[in-house]
Amino acid sequence: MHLYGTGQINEQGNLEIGGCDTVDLVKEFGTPLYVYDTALIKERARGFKQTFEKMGVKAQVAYASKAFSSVAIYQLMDDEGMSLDVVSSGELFTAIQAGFPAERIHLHGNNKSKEELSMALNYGIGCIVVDNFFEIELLKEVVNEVQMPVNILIRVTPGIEAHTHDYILTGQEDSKFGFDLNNGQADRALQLCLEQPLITVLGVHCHIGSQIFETTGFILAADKIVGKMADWKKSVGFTPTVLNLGGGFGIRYTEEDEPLEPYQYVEKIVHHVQDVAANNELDMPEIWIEPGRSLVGDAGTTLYQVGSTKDVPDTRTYLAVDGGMSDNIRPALYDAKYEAILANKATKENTKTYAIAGKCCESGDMLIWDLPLPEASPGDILAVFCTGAYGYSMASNYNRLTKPAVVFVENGEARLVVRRESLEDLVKNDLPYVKQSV
Ligand SMILES: Cc1ncc(COP(=O)(O)O)c(C=O)c1O
Ligand SMILES: N[C@@H](CCCC[NH3+])C(=O)O
Repeated sequence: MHLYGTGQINEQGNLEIGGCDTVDLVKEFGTPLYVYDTALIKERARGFKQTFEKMGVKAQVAYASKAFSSVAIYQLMDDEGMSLDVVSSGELFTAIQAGFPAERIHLHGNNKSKEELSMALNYGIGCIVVDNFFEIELLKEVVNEVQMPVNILIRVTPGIEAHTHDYILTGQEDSKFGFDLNNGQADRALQLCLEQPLITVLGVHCHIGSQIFETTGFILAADKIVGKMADWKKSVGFTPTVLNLGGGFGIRYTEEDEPLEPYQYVEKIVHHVQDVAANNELDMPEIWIEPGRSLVGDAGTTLYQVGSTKDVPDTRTYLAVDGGMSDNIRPALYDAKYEAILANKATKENTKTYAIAGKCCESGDMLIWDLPLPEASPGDILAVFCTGAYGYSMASNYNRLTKPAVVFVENGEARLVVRRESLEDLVKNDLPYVKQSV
């Protein structure tokens, strides 16, 4: 059994996270329940941030909040001195409601609306990551209408796509994001932005993929972008001062995953950029990164209650829980793998293998196909580990299931940070059918 962060098995044989017995958490908050180990989130945030500080490199570590967006997580990240990556007016609004300083927020998106751009400007956002030519036109209109300056990064596709362990040089053809670095698009984008007096180009952004366990891809991307920066210095006399290498730092979901520690990713990337910048006679740029999953992923555990079982003789035993693809779409969407235990029988020997099913009306609503567990009974608590990233944020109301509650646990205290949706919440935006008169 692999436990994460403050996770441990207590004297009652129950799983404890942040000093809170998960059996008690279920009694207090119900199931399904997302439980976040905030000490682990802070450790990760500090791992990234302090490494830059120790290395004396100017940096911003922006939490990619698509991984888990809520008022409380934004406040925690603010407290840790993080910056924030948002991709929609919804994430931006949540951040502002949370009191997150607008100057440390970066707005992403491949199809930002004019309203989203105006909203960002009006809030005084720190930076907009410009993605395409249509957006440059919209942004020009908006800055001229409101007569406000804006800082931007130009998002490029450096032609490197990271597929978990291997790196494939793809050229640009297959990405909906950013300007191609190799076919003149990025140069044209830079030119258009430099012509605008209210637009300040801070630098260049790229994001090569997610759940990456090595630094090779980041290093290849940095090489290409720093090379381009050197070209721009010569050709247009402009040197960007920010290099944003995106997110994608991997975490351990199962024993097959072997991620690096935050400091290892940062040290390797920084040393390499220092070398290539020096080789290209450029000043060291500020390094920005955008970790999402690696800040919150393994800090999150979902607690479910076990319900029905079904035996398919000589094949498998299905064990159903009171959630499923509505609170964790990743197994159905990506065939993602998870580990889990019975939180109230954590010291019992595993004698069975169960297929963990959700309660949605889909045969594909399976959370884990082959899970070794002790003999399970209705009312047992299943704890699925590593659900902190892209769990709650991708949750849906499929089959009109209500979205679970979220609690933060630390030092024996549990704090509710997102209320469980109620049945009333489900119908609050519905309007009645009114028969049309003929
Ligand atoms: C632009 C950008 N930045 C950061 C991230 C965060 O990625 P991860 O959660 O893998 O760290 C993503 C998502 O993949 C992204 O698209
Ligand atoms: N949602 C994905 C990753 C996409 C990251 C956003 N660009 C996941 O659950 O792994």
